Amino acid sequence: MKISIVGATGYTGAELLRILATHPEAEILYITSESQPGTAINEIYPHLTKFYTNKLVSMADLETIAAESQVIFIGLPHGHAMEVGRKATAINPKVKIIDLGADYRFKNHAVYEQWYKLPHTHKEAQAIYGLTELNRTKVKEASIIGNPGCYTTASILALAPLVKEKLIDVTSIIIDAKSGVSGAGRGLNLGSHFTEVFENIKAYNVAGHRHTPEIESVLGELAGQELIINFTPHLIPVARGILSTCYAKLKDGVSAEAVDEAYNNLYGKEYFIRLLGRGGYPLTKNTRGTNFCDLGWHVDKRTGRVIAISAIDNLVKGASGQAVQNMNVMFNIEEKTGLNNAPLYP
Ligand SMILES: NC(=O)C1=CN([C@@H]2O[C@H](COP(=O)(O)OP(=O)(O)OC[C@H]3O[C@@H](n4cnc5c(N)ncnc54)[C@H](OP(=O)(O)O)[C@@H]3O)[C@@H](O)[C@H]2O)C=CC1
Ligand SMILES: CC(=O)N[C@@H](CCC(=O)OP(=O)(O)O)C(=O)O
Repeated sequence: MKISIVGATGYTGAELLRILATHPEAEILYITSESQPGTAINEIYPHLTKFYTNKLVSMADLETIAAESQVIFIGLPHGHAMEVGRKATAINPKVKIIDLGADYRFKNHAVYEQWYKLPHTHKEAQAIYGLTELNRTKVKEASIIGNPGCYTTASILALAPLVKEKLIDVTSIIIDAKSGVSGAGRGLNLGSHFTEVFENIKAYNVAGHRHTPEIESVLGELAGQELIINFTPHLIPVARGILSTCYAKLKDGVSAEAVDEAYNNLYGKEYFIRLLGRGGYPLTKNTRGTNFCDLGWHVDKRTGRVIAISAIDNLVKGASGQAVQNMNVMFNIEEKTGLNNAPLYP
């Protein structure tokens, strides 16, 4: 598989390279950077030494990159990927695009434009939302994948069985999620300084985080009706990991056993979803460096609420791991290929 990565110097780009280093079908053709073209990737990321000596090229070489690649992963800030996708598919209509950012995640471009405050410039793209477990059949046929956000992957996976089986009042959903600092990317900013983050926990973008409409549109589609949610993200002092705690009111008469059944029905055969069952407590550490999503759920008879908890590694199942999972599905490669490592623990 001839693979290029546009935006390879970011955390998701580096994580793609780490995962693909042991993927038996992967051949890395081109990796790009606008700030450091000509530099070898292992100078920027010494942990990749012995795996790669590839030199970074600029996106100005897109003509060559698109013509020679079978798949291009894009790890750029939102707003930049749609231009790369538009140009690359014009150069080579056969090339598959997997964008790790938000540009291809929305069917309704007006929602993207409203939340991201940018005009969408590749509206004709037939992009597929790449939450693999929920969309595998469409991913298989896709040319362009909008890979889901990290918080959204964790939150949608936790809530999907309840919404799909119509067990909850979909107007009652509240999501409280926590992310490690790598979720903010490698760029420097005050909010992710060691002294600001260490021994600290903060909520941010309350009632306005851009993952809100992504979760709403995917869950709304599963529910067969429009819905709105409360989503509150928090920054916590770890490098990797997301824990998403999701609350919803159970409909009258829904038993705890019906909730168990909903999770088992949807995910019982899914390798990357590890069901810890009713009463289970997922830990971010148990998923570290892996493509697993650990899920546990609790039924609070006193309040009539169900509380679903999910844990993922934001850089793996929340980004680059799921992107490789989607690539495997698109190219008919066994889905676990390159992704079947055990977590690093403790
Ligand atoms: N970090 C995470 O956990 C997750 C991230 N994502 C999404 O994936 C994408 C990449 O994220 P991440 O790797 O964390 O980000 P980083 O900030 O770590 O890296 C960003 C990359 O984009 C390049 N870049 C930055 N600005 C520009 C620009 N103006 N023009 C062209 N290239 C630019 C940088 O390259 P250089 O400076 O070398 O030119 C770098 O390779 C984002 O859309 C992010 O939202 C999705 C899920 C999870
Ligand atoms: C900790 C942290 O800052 N996380 C990021 C989410 C990363 C992500 O998945 O963002 P995209 O939807 O842009 O791909 C944030 O809250 O903006």
